[in-house]
Amino acid sequence: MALKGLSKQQGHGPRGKKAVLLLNLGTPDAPTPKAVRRYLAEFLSDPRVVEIPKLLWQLILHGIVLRVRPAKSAALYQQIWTEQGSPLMDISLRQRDALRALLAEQGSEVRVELAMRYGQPSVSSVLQQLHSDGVDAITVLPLYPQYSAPTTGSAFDAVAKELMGWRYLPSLNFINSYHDRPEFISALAASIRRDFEVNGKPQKLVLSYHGMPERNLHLGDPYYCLCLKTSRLVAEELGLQEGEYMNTFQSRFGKAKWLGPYTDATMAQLPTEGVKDVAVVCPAFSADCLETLEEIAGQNREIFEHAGGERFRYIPALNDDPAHIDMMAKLVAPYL
Ligand SMILES: C=CC1=C(C)c2cc3[nH]c(cc4nc(cc5[nH]c(cc1n2)c(C)c5CCC(=O)O)C(CCC(=O)O)=C4C)c(C)c3C=C
Ligand SMILES: [Fe+2]
Ligand SMILES: [Fe+2]
Repeated sequence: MALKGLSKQQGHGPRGKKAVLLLNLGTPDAPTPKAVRRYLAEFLSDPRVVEIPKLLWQLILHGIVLRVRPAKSAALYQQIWTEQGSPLMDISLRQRDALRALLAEQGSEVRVELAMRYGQPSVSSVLQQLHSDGVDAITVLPLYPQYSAPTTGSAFDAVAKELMGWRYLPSLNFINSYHDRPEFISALAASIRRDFEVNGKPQKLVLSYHGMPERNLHLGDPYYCLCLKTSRLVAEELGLQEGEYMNTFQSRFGKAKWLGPYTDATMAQLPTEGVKDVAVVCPAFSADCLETLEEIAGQNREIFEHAGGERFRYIPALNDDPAHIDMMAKLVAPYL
């Protein structure tokens, strides 16, 4: 059997160049039902993302989900779309450019590329390009601070799936989590502190993480525990006492029980308990996206205010904050 995806160059063996591959989730090409459908079809067909028997899920996915959700999601994407396109893509490209510039400034000759797990630029196209350019040592940095199987695990699958057919394999490093790395915690704490300096300390800081079915936790996924650890370390660095902050989980999908407490239910509840001034930060997102800009800064703000909340502010993701880019450089430094 012929090996898959072999270009002529793949026979040439080592040529000593190194690369860093930043990986994120991906986003639709356009805020239209058609483009969102294409994106969701790829995303939601990933067995790491939806863990129910394949045949049953394919029936539900194609019979219901992909008929209804693309139009609804496209309307939400339209609310956050800018002249630069999807915020997740725009910010990811800026992160790549900033890391390139920083590593070059530090005297490193390493290549820095961006790939997306779903959609473009695909993991396989970027890996093939690196190979044909003579790169034979790759450090993969999935931009998910807390390891989870649906995100980090799936990013690894995409890399492994492409490399499976290669005759000559590059050296590989894979950074699986950075939820408790001091550089990550201090970048996050500094961005929260900046908000507190401008807007005052809120009654409560809500750390809202992307959710996951609770079942995954019981099956051994460490994500929930890693999220709580990030929060504890950030709270320690900010000197917050218990009661001054809390963890919630957002972006539920489907009818199963997900990790809780749910962010939206919490936003409806807090004002009834006398908490009328909150700041929300989303430490599972390395870049702002639909789930932060529309769901948190949009929907959850409305829920909070509707329930009697008076001050709501969303603290942006670390995006291309220099401390964030510096953290990335430190994470990959041992491998360059
Ligand atoms: C269906 C199950 C899902 C799991 C499990 C899940 C986990 C998970 N996701 C992120 C980060 C992001 N998710 C984003 C969007 C998004 N997520 C799901 C579903 C699951 N995510 C869907 C269906 C969507 C698409 C949007 C929609 O139709 O509602 C995004 C934003 C993408 C964008 O284009 O802006 C990010 C980022 C994490 C960290 C995570 C961890 C458990
Ligand atoms: Fe998600
Ligand atoms: Fe959402």
